Amino acid sequence: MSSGPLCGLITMLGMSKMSAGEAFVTLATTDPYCMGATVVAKSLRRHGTTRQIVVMVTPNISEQSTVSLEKVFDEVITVDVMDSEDRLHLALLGRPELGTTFTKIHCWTLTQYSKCVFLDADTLVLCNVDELFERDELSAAPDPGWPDCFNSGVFVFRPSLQTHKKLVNLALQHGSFDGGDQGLLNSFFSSWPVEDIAKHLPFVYNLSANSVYTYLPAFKQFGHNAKIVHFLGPVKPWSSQRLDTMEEFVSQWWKEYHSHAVLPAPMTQLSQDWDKPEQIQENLGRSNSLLTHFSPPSQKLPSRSEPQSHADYSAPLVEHFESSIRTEDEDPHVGTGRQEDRDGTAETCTPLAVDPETEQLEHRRKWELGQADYLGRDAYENIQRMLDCFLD
Ligand SMILES: O=c1ccn([C@@H]2O[C@H](COP(=O)(O)OP(=O)(O)O[C@H]3O[C@H](CO)[C@@H](O)[C@H](O)[C@H]3O)[C@@H](O)[C@H]2O)c(=O)[nH]1
Ligand SMILES: [Mn+2]
Repeated sequence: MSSGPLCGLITMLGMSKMSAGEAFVTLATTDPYCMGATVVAKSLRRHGTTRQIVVMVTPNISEQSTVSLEKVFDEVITVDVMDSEDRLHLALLGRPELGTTFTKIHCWTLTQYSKCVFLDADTLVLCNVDELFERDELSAAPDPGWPDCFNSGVFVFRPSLQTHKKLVNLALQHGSFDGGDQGLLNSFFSSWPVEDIAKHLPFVYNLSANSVYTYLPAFKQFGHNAKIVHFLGPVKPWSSQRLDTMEEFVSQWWKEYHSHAVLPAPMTQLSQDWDKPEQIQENLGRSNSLLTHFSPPSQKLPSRSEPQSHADYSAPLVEHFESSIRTEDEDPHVGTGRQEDRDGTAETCTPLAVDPETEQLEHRRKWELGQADYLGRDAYENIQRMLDCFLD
């Protein structure tokens, strides 16, 4: 993204009023995870981050993925694969594929930055979260499974070769109690649960699907404040199996995946659509409204934006999505599907990337099955409004 003299100059100009030494960092060691990383970058840009956006990749990823990443990231940095090869603990965790997440700890080698926020490639940013840089190492949100451990999908850290070396040594000597980076990092930053409450990020910075299952009333109460969604667990938005929770977020993920990247702040001068602060602000303001459309987890109906086969990720599958999803991408304002009423006050949300007819049929079927969307479309206020219109 920052290649070429013009981009370099623009980036430098922009940096005078930004924090040059801070970056969001993610990781992708396979092509499917590159899809996730792309969404991390695009969603950060959409919400106007002033920080650099960096991805660490391993040498095995395809040329095509590298080219795609270069379009949306400021830096694509190749690192070596680091694998815990801890089959026993990973089997206990039920996630044999997570050994390579040890590669994540290479983020401490990015010493060109003074402070960073790591985001897993399976996260989706819903609003500007630059305030995370006000926190210190190691700040993270509790893990929903064991809240005395932090979840390593979102964390604030300070790059340091010394810390990196200590982490590698700990990994070599003791491994990780869960076979992945999260166990290792929790052993290293072991005072996290008791030491400093400022290092406990609010849960809305790392909202995971299984929390919706386990504590739906809390989600109803606080979910509209969500800032970062984490598709934690073996099923990802880009994989073929269905995610039964957070259907709207999965749609949002696909929408972001297919959208055109929003240019970084200083480069918006080059863009017709994104050059006015109020337009950016308008888009920022739209993000959280999506949550009002969350549907409870009992729904099992097929979603257009997900594959129905049980085959794993494959190129043809992606092609299928690309052709099946309506491309409203040309318009940067469609990101959240919000509609405006007659006096210009935005008041309702519509799910993303779903054509109205299909959506209406699905809605009707769900309603008839007793699966009303009480938090969104079928909320009391909306029904009241419809009745009022009808009676008028
Ligand atoms: O084959 C892989 C697997 C993982 N990753 C990266 O590592 C991250 C973690 O893997 P993920 O599948 O997202 O793990 P989670 O389902 O989120 O599981 C939990 O457990 C992992 C292992 O400890 C931690 O890394 C996670 O942060 C934690 O949320 C991903 O987001 C990617 O950035 C890859 O690049 N390639
Ligand atoms: Mn994750």
